[in-house]
Amino acid sequence: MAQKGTIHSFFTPDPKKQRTTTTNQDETPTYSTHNTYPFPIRDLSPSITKELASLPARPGKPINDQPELDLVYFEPFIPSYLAKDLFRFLRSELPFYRVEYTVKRFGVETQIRTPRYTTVFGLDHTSLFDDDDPNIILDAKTRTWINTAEAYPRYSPRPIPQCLDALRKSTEAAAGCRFNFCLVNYYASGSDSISFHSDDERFLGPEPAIASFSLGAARDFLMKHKPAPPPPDGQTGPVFKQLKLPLASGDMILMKDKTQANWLHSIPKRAGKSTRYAGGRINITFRRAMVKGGTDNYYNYNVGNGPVFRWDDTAQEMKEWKPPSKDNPGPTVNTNLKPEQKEPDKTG
Ligand SMILES: O=C(O)CCC(=O)C(=O)O
Ligand SMILES: [Fe+2]
Repeated sequence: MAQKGTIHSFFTPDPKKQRTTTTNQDETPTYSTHNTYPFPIRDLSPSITKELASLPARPGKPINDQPELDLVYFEPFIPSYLAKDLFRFLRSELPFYRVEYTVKRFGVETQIRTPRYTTVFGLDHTSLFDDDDPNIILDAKTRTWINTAEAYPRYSPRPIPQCLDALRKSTEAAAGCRFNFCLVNYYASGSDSISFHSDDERFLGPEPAIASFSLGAARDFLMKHKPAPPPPDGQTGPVFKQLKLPLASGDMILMKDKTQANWLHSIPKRAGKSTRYAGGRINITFRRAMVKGGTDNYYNYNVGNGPVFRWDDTAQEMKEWKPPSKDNPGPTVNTNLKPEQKEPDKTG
């Protein structure tokens, strides 16, 4: 999937740094490409890829001192010099979306604008991308070609690009579980947030494991138990304490076993003047969707049908990204704009 490109190396050397992730300036960057990507997505350099494979930086600590709570907290998983570079790399290189959707509340259709940028890559357990041509999708059991337009009529699945797949592999080894989806949130400031929810959709199967990374600005991660049914007469029910984990760049929380079924989590807004929470934050979650409905759900709520946004380093903010045109030729790298279904070679 990697392809040679023409722009310069992303990382520039900083002589003050003791440890640096800078690679040889002569190293030609490579790109992950796919019919569904709005633009090629740059790969991590071989040296950073190798560093990711050697993580976690510290062993995880269990947090399981409350009923049905099962967390492993890696503080950090990615050391800070590497987390800083990875944050800047992913913010620049990934396509993002600001998804809008409608929900029915008290019988009234309400328009929701997701209060953060999102993006997603992956494919559920029933299907696979063909190793030789990831634009082709195979049935996971029979390894035969499936018609993507029929199997996934609303959104064409996108393979996890190399820059996130390297972290997925390292996370799988540390967590001892498999992931087929990678969701990324970008919180542009303390005004972006995610409200209390649990990732307990049926398409994840029972007791799903979810690995959740923080890069960039610090934010509080709150957890509270779901409302418990009232205890039988005369008995006292368990008392649950709310948790507040001040997540720093490079930290990872693995949520597992009964956690999603019983606990809610959120990243509340931090819109005050405090500089503690200032600046952008990236969250990456790795998950495992078991059925096709999971693929459709993830693309619907994290990609949608709106415009693509890309980080603008001059403006220091996300800007709507437009495909290159005659008037605006765009970058020199080859873009792959039209999502189209390719039929495999019948003889092959
Ligand atoms: O940003 C975070 O740390 C949490 C994100 C999250 O809960 C989600 O995407 O489901
Ligand atoms: Fe979540």
